[in-house]
Amino acid sequence: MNILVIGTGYVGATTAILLAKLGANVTGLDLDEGKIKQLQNGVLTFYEPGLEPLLQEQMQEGHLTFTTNAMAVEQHEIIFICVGTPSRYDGSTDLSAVRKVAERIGQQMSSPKLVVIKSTVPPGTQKRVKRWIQEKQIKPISFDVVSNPEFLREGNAVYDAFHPDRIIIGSDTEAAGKQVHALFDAIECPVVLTNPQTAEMIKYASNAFLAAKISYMNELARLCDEIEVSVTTVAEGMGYDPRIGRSFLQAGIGYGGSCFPKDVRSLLSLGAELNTELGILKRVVDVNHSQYRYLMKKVKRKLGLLRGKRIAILGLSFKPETDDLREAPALAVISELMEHGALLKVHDPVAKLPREMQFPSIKSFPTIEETLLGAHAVILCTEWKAYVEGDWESWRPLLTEPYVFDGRNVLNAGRLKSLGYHYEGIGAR
Ligand SMILES: NC(=O)C1=CN([C@@H]2O[C@H](COP(=O)(O)OP(=O)(O)OC[C@H]3O[C@@H](n4cnc5c(N)ncnc54)[C@H](O)[C@@H]3O)[C@@H](O)[C@H]2O)C=CC1
Ligand SMILES: O=C(O)[C@H]1O[C@H](OP(=O)(O)OP(=O)(O)OC[C@H]2O[C@@H](n3ccc(=O)[nH]c3=O)[C@H](O)[C@@H]2O)[C@H](O)[C@@H](O)[C@@H]1O
Repeated sequence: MNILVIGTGYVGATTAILLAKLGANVTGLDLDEGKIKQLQNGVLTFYEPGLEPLLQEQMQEGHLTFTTNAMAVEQHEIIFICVGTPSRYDGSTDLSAVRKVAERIGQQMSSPKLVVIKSTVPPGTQKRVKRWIQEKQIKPISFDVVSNPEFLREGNAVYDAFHPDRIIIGSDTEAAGKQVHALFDAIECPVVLTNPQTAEMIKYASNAFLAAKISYMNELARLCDEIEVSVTTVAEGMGYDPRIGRSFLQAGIGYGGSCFPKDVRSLLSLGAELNTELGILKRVVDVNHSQYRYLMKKVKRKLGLLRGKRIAILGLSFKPETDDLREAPALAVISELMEHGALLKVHDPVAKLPREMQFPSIKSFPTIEETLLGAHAVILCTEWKAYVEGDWESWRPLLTEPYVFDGRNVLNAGRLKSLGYHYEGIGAR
């Protein structure tokens, strides 16, 4: 089975490696030459624990190659679309990369194809992809377009790829649905076979629900602060109820990343387009936008004027175990602190400060100790293990002032207080 995976970012690279491991001959195609060169050398273009050895293994075994040659469409029966689907300025989804790929498939098609959309695309997109392919065909050749949304989490991509909670397949025809199902035969998990529009909706509904869970807890965390209750204990107590579940109840400075923010915006945009009020989701976004500001208020209340204050930022990435900075709350915190004239010292185990944030008033340090040295306050933005399990006792004398603001509610408040820190979380105590 020859499979072409178009787009070799987080999802494309992981999908290509998974399909190769499951026994297919896979080619990864991307228009980014630098990315492809790196992949051809067996090196991932992003940080993802455990993925690179699998990449190298599959390349060595001859199951996986990479190319920038768009003519590759011709030589593959199955084509996965894994290109980006970012937000447009109005929150709707920019499908231009998907469209380009679809049109290219149409132009190059000389034999029947099965096209699988893995990118997250708004309900109704499968129909449009079919049309875009058809419009560019030189002569009519039969093809199918199946929706097969991806649910992996960055930082857990290997586990999630091989042990998904479910596989969703949205197809117009039973045969094409079965063909996609067969590709994942070796994976044991529930499979939902449905129509494409439903499959597309399942993806958005899932991400938006998880985002809603987080915003719900974040809003409650503010109330918990007022009534001097620990939102972490509240979440623990709630989580024992299987109807609620334990996951995604962690309050903090809000969700970020390349998906929750854009996918919630996309769903809201679809609702607006169809005159359907999605009031809960609007509030989910509002809470998320104001959540880092809520932490900033605490910082200002304690430190007073921020001008000239040295503030240590622990963590840049939108969550641990990734170097992804897309919509990372840490960047919003940094921007606000800079506006107030603070001097920033930042650390992240893997993520690098983006070029547009490289100013003289903000410095990156290779070690946590150097970052903390002389700081008037510490703000933890990402719960990397190195911070959660850090040696806060030996770090205490490094600080000029002992203020710790825990944007992820992951530090042991009692212990920090006993070490002489002033600790504030978000509804945590
Ligand atoms: N990052 C994640 O954890 C998840 C992402 N998704 C969805 O998967 C899709 C891809 O996301 P990521 O992998 O994060 O994006 P990404 O930005 O890391 O990768 C997209 C890749 O597509 C390439 N590309 C763009 N246009 C192309 C074209 N015409 N031909 C060939 N290559 C092209 C880009 O150069 C880039 O390498 C998005 O729709 C996203 O919402 C779904 C689940 C998880
Ligand atoms: O569509 C996508 O791209 C993916 O989006 C999320 O995965 P990801 O963005 O990698 O990361 P999550 O672990 O879901 O975390 C997202 C954000 O929520 C925050 N979060 C998460 C959980 C929680 O309890 N509280 C909380 O603030 C995290 O810090 C992070 O900023 C989903 O979990 C995946 O299932 C989905 O495939």
